[in-house]
Amino acid sequence: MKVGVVGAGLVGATAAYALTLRGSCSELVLTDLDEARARAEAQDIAHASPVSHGTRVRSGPLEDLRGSGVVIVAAGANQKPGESRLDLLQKNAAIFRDLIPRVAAAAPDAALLIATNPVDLLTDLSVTLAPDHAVIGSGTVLDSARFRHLIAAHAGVDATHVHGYVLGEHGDSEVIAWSTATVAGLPVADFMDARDLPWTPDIRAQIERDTREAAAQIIGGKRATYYGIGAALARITERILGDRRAVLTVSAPTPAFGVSLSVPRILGRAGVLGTVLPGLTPDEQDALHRSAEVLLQARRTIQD
Ligand SMILES: NC(=O)C1=CN([C@@H]2O[C@H](COP(=O)(O)OP(=O)(O)OC[C@H]3O[C@@H](n4cnc5c(N)ncnc54)[C@H](O)[C@@H]3O)[C@@H](O)[C@H]2O)C=CC1
Ligand SMILES: CC(=O)C(=O)O
Repeated sequence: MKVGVVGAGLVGATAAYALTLRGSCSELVLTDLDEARARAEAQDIAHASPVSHGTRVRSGPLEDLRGSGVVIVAAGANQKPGESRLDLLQKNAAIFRDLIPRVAAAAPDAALLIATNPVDLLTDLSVTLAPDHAVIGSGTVLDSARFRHLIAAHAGVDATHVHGYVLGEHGDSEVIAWSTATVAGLPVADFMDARDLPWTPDIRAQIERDTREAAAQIIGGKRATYYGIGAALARITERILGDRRAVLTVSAPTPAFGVSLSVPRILGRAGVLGTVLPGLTPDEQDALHRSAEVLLQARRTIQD
C-alpha cells in the first residue's frame, strides 16, 4: 500500500510522520517543488521507520507517485496571523490549476485527499481538474476532533468516547452541531447532569469559540497548525486504503448545497460511498445553508 504526499511542508511532513508511526502504509513518497526540503523531511521521517512499522519512506518527483492508493495534497500557502483560510483562495487555486492535472496523471489509481486551504473550494476545483479520480477534502474532520476534545475535557472522559460533528465550511462559517454531540450515548447536557458536572450557556459558548477559533489561536502562538491535521489526514488515508466504511466529516461535492462542504460521509476504497445528513435543529440547518452561501460566494471569485 503506497501513499504519496504532495507538498512536504509542515502539514505534509507531519501527515507522513503520522502515517509512518501508525504503520498506515508500506511505502510513502514525499514530493515538493522544494526538492531539498522533501528529501530532508523524507530522510528524517525514514529514521522513525526502523523503530515503528518499517515503512519505506523516500522523496521523489511527481512521477514517483505512480501506484499510490492515496495522494495527500498539502502544497501551497498557509495563513499568516490575521488571515482567513478564504484569503488563500486566489494563490492556492492558481497552484492547483497547474498541479492537480499533473498529480492525477502521475497517480491514475489514487484517491486525492486535499488538505490545502481553503480546503472546500480546492476540493471543488480538484474535482473538475481530476474528473476520473475520487477527490476528498479533509474538511471538518479536524474541527470535529477539536469539538470532541473540548467536550471531553469538560466531561472528564476519553475523547474517543465523545461524538459530535462540525459541519459546513472548514472555516469561519462552520456549524458546531450540538444536536449531534453525545457522551456515552447521552446528549452532552444529560451526561453532565448525570455526572453532576457544571454545564452552562457560557461553557457551551466557550467551547464553540475555542472550536471555531482554534486555528487562529494556534497560528497566533506558533505560526502554523500541523499535528492535529497530520493525524486527521493519516486517519482518513487509512480508512480509504483499508476500505473501512468509516463515517467522517470529509468535504466533497454536495448537490443539496451546490458546493463541496462537510457532512458525515461513509468512506471506502472508492472514496465517498454515501452521505448521511444528521437530523439538525432548524437553527443548525439555517447555519449550514449560510455556510454553503459563504463558499458559493467565494467560489464565484475564481470562476470566469
Ligand atoms: N485542511 C486543514 O484542516 C488544514 C490545512 N492546512 C493548509 O495546508 C497547506 C499547507 O500548510 P503548511 O504545510 O503549513 O505550509 P508550508 O509552507 O509549510 O508547506 C507548503 C509546501 O507546499 C510546497 N509547494 C508549493 N507549491 C507547490 C507545488 N506547485 N508543487 C509542490 N509543492 C508545492 C512548498 O514548497 C512547501 O514546502 C496550507 O494551505 C494550510 O492552510 C493547514 C492546517 C490544517
Ligand atoms: C489552518 C487550519 O485550517 C486549521 O488548523 O484548521
